[in-house]
Amino acid sequence: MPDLSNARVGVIGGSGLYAIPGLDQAEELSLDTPFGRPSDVLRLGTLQDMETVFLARHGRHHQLLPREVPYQANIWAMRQLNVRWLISVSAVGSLQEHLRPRDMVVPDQFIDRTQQRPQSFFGDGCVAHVSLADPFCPRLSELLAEAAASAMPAGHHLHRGGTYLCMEGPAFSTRAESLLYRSWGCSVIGMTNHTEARLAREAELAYASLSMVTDFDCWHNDHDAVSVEMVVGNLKANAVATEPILNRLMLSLNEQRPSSAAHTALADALITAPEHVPPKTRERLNLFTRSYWGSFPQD
Ligand SMILES: CSC[C@H]1O[C@H](OP(=O)(O)O)[C@H](O)[C@@H]1O
Ligand SMILES: Nc1ncnc2[nH]cnc12
Repeated sequence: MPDLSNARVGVIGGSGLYAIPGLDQAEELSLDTPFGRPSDVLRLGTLQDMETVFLARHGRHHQLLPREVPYQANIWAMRQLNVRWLISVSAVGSLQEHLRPRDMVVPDQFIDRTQQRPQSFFGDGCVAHVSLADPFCPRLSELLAEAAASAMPAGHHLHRGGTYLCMEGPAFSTRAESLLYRSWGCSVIGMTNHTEARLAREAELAYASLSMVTDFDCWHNDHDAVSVEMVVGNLKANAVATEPILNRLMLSLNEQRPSSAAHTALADALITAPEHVPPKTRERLNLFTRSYWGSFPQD
């Protein structure tokens, strides 16, 4: 198990969350990575004494489509900054009657319908197959749900568990698709979290999502089909609720620093023997593989 005593928490803010006002003494870091530049600068500061790194997923002015988000660079940068717990704050549509706009969901499963995303950090002569059976870290999700339940303002409701359908976008779903996803038992729909969670697992980061419901997508007879206006209106209310929840979460994370199966996800996932990995690939993956294979090039 890695040493978590100095590990940081990462927060990736999605639609509507472009900064955390209370991030004390935030320092801005402009990083380059072997996988390109992250979505924006990374803001490094403390929340409740917990070292926290914030990144706006779509850029602070929301300039990146879901498929244009540099997911690999974002996750690599987080890991480089010793982030080992990663929280996504995201806007989602509801696929179930009981999940209402302004409710919050901490999902525990995914169905992936994306087509144009990076699948992996691996390839180019290095093969790894991580487990995604439980794509969200159960312990981190539990702490996030506890924080949300105790710190969310009145008028919001929390739902633990549920399946996040990750679609390609950027257009919202057709009604037939929305009804299909409902028939599959999905809870919420968004365009980002699966890609991020899959890469976070390969980077050995524990991942959890605070999914904030902004609309009923387009399946509900009594509600208009989702529009950006609807999403943004509900997001503003939801974004205000985020900071007290994150503050509460940081208190428990700082106290518990929970280990996660995700922190050793590569232990039994790497197939290619290091001596058969091309040097360029080995160097690019060094951040993730060095605890198993030693540093490359050697220090
Ligand atoms: C602005 S509505 C669609 C957009 O919002 C969600 O983004 P994020 O997950 O980053 O909060 C959804 O996934 C879409 O990208
Ligand atoms: N209905 C919806 N579909 C996909 N992504 C969303 N983000 C917020 N609402 C959404």
